[in-house]
Amino acid sequence: MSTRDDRQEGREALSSERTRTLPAKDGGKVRLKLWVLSGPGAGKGRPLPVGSYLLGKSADCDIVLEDGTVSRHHLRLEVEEDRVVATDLGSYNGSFCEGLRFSELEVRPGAVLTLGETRLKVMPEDTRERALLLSSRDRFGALVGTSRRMREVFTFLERMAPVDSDVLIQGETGTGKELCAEGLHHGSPRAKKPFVVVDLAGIAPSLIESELFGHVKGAFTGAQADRAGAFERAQGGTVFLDEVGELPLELQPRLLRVLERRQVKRVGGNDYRELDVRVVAATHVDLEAAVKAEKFRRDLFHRLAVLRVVLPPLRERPEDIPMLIDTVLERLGKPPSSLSDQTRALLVQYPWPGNVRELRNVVDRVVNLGEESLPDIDPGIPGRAALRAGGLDLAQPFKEAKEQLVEGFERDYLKSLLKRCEGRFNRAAREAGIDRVYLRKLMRKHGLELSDGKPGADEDDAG
Ligand SMILES: Nc1ncnc2c1ncn2[C@@H]1O[C@H](COP(=O)(O)OP(=O)(O)OP(=O)(O)O)[C@@H](O)[C@H]1O
Repeated sequence: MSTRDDRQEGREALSSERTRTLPAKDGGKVRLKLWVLSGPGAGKGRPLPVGSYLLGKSADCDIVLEDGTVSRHHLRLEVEEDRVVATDLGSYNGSFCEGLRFSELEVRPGAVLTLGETRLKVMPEDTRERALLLSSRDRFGALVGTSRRMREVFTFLERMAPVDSDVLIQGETGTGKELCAEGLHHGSPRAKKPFVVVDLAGIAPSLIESELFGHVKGAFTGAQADRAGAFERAQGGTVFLDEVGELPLELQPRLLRVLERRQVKRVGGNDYRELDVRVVAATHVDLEAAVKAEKFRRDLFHRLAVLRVVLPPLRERPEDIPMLIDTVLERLGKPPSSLSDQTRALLVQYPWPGNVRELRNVVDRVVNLGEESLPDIDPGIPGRAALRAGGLDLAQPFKEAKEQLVEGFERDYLKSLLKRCEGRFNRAAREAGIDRVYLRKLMRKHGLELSDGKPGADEDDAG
């Protein structure tokens, strides 16, 4: 997109892809900006002061859209103090707003206009939208979300994917960090090469080194053959280091070396092998705090966090819940009607400490076991189980009745969880979407132990 009058100013604004905060004009009128959301020139923006603008492919337009599907003189935008009017100039492919073709239209701020393959958005400059172009999409890879918070994240991710820099993804457990890493890989030129996941919380600390860097035969007891580590296996592709905060301090310099020199030496080996990998790391802990507490090296943190994205917890974006429920149902092969409106309403109100993973598990459970199995998910909002109260002594005081119900649910849930995860503690915590400390506490409360008698034994997950 280029302009006739202010081409120079426009070039500066467009190349930086940033906008300055401009003071509101006299009289408090809102300044507008035009953004290109998709099509050639996507991501570019330019100020839209009061005036008349001719948009089209022709070089004599005020705003030139270099899009073969746009007519030479496609649309006129009349920007007045208090309104914007768009008029289609008899274009070949037509002008559309929110899916409807128009010949003349008053454009409300935030509306998306589609001209050929180009989608344009008129927005006030002095909202947060000016600082960050919100993605018009409600998904990135397998991540979905309609909330403003997630669309901001999608904007970052869309820009990060094709860039080869390493990325750090932060977010509570179950917020979709792994899906995010997968999306970055699939959106990158490395998409056809391997995507190798290393879950550092799920591997016994003594095995992490060999898992990451590989080993040579005889390097340690049990090393019966040479083995490539995750970095070598991902050659040409992406390595996803999940829970990178769990990397033991003594191994951190080795990871730093890999990141800086793109070379790896197998445990017990002598030669360095050249690597061509992108590293995406994730953590649910506050790594800055870990740096302050000297549990995580500052230099490694800065090296990992070349690009950083934070996934917001689900409780801060409840508007995403309906779409997430539908996505989970679709992935389970169930129709949207599998959940009643009443159940959906309950699910939208719950704060979801285990985030999307917990939501997925509850939907899965309700769909397979019936709505009666809906746990009492909020003290203020009795679930179906509480309403049904099967087997409960309803003559008890409310508090006791509720405790009895919750305890029964916890016990059943833990038993089924541990069975499903074959007693693997870390996996169980991840599947349940709860913190390991909390899981350990719950297991103790219910006298449940892993097969080796030690709730929390990490070795079980090493394989
Ligand atoms: N925005 C989303 N859209 C669709 N599914 C999602 C989204 N976020 C998470 N999920 C689903 O929730 C589950 C957990 O996601 P994921 O494993 O990516 O989370 P995580 O942040 O990596 O968790 P952890 O920190 O425990 O490893 C998965 O089943 C995933 O498909």
